[in-house]
Amino acid sequence: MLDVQDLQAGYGRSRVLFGISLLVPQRGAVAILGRNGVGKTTLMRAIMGELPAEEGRIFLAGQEMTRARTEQRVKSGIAYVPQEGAVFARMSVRENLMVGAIGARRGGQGGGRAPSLDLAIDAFPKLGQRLAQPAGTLSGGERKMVAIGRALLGEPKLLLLDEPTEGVWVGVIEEIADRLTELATRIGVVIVEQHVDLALRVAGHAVVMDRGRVGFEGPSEAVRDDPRLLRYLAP
Ligand SMILES: Nc1ncnc2c1ncn2[C@@H]1O[C@H](COP(=O)(O)OP(=O)(O)OP(=O)(O)O)[C@@H](O)[C@H]1O
Repeated sequence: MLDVQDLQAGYGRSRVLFGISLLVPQRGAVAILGRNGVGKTTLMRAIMGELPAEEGRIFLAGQEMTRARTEQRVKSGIAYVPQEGAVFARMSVRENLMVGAIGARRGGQGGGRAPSLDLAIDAFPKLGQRLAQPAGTLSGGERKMVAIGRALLGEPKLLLLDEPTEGVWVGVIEEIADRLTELATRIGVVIVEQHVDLALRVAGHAVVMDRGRVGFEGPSEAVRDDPRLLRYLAP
């Protein structure tokens, strides 16, 4: 689904990614691990086209996207839920989800028809009971559900999630993890996570980043048992 080849990117003259290669299948999740500041968010932003690729190439479903604008990447089926998982605090949950619906219609995944909010509510039934509630009054976990649910309205083929469980109460983390595991049976998922155990449980494959490079990677079970994991995650 996604094929990132030797990607280099950064901010102005400061290079952050020094040649990242990453393969994400049509179905299945890949975890991106690594300590703070190694470039995980930068990688997500470069895949989305929010930052230009200085070197390397990005393919989505066989189509080259290296120089494509962000909207074009979204149209091709990528959705991105950034770390902040931003919701519009004064707008209701329904209105927040509708923003995704409008974006999806523009993006064209649904062939011009308005997508149903059910796509979000089926994934997170709790949202169905909160549709009229201002998003600013939701818990951290519910906000993440809104942000992920909104992305699902575009019927993405590939979902990029930056720390989907950050600031989420432990009881809700399991619920989000279960949804992501289920989603990954249908689409490609990239999950940046600080909760290593959870990420390795949701994802079949893991990439451990180290200062803008791939430190090591492999099937999640192998990565979990590899002594290098601790070294690459230690502060
Ligand atoms: N907008 C920006 N302008 C300049 N430098 C930036 C910018 N955003 C991030 N950086 C720098 O790029 C490097 C990688 O940051 P990035 O956020 O990608 O790391 P990360 O692995 O996602 O970290 P975290 O786990 O803390 O979110 C850091 O040194 C950071 O200071």
